[in-house]
Amino acid sequence: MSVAGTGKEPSPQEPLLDVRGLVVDYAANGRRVRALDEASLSVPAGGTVGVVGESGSGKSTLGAAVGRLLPPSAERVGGTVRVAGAPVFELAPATLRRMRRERLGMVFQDPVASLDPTKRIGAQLRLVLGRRADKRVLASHLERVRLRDPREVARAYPHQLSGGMAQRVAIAMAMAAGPELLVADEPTAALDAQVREEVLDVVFSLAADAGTAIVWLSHDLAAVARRCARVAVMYGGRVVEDGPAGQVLTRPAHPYTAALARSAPARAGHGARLEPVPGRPPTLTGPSPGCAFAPRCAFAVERCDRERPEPVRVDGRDVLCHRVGELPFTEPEEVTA
Ligand SMILES: Nc1ncnc2c1ncn2[C@@H]1O[C@H](COP(=O)(O)OP(=O)(O)OP(=O)(O)O)[C@@H](O)[C@H]1O
Repeated sequence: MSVAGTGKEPSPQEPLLDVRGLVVDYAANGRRVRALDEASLSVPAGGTVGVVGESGSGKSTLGAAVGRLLPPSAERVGGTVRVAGAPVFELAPATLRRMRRERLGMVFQDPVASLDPTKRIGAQLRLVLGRRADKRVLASHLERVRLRDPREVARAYPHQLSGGMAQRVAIAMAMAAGPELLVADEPTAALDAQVREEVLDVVFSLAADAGTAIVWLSHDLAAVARRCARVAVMYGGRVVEDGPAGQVLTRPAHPYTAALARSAPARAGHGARLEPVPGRPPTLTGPSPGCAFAPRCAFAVERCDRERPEPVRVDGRDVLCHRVGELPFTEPEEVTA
């Protein structure tokens, strides 16, 4: 969609993934939590988009909504999700299953949880590839994720694999059917640094070879910006800045992105919680009346508390900030290391 003031026409080509104004609530213990508060994201075929934000910003909810895999306590209150033009929340069950099987791959932080503990890896892979996949075909899929001894891995049960191996298996399964879109929800968060880089190499090179688009959900802005062409920054259930990765990282336009860039995890130390700015992210119970970041924002003015910002296009990005363009952010240091 063209954004006010830019005069740019929408691309005639339909995006592969188009999330618009998505609103999702969870109902827990008689309380409502608004996890997505009109989140929008669009991903072209073959594109790589990193979605970053603090814990609770809505990344996992957005990722799950792409496959209509929200838990029963979640309710889509509004908005749409389209994959290759198909409205995911309107599809009949059989069409939805086919869409997931043929177009979508998903990987999660805990690979063992996504594998069946009672079945050997080869048998699980065969469920994706079809019963006719012989040992050689199974091994070739496991080789593609750079697993050594693929035949032995095919004979193993999930609990016999290390975390890094299990994650490679989960990736092999997610990529086996040649999906058009891979949604990866922090799949490397539990891995040590070296294994993490190896797994990232595997995913991004497999996806590039297959023309698979990636939506990579992560806390780590700098790591995501190194791998993805575009970065979408989430806060309070909305995408607050969305643009080319290098620009978003080095010349953030939203005050929250600037804070996130300054607090690269490399500085926080392993396992540390990121605390980009004083205060905590909001837990919304309904629509945010203004900008959800305003209470923590050093640049907030009165308007920010009462008026919801709409996307403004600046410098190649879409930014949700009333003061965009006025704010002089210096280049964050050390984040590209
Ligand atoms: N099953 C659930 N029941 C109730 N509230 C939930 C549930 N899952 C998520 N939420 C709430 O929805 C909001 C968004 O959570 P979500 O997990 O999507 O964010 P996230 O950015 O992925 O966080 P994390 O990085 O910690 O996974 C948070 O306020 C969270 O507490």
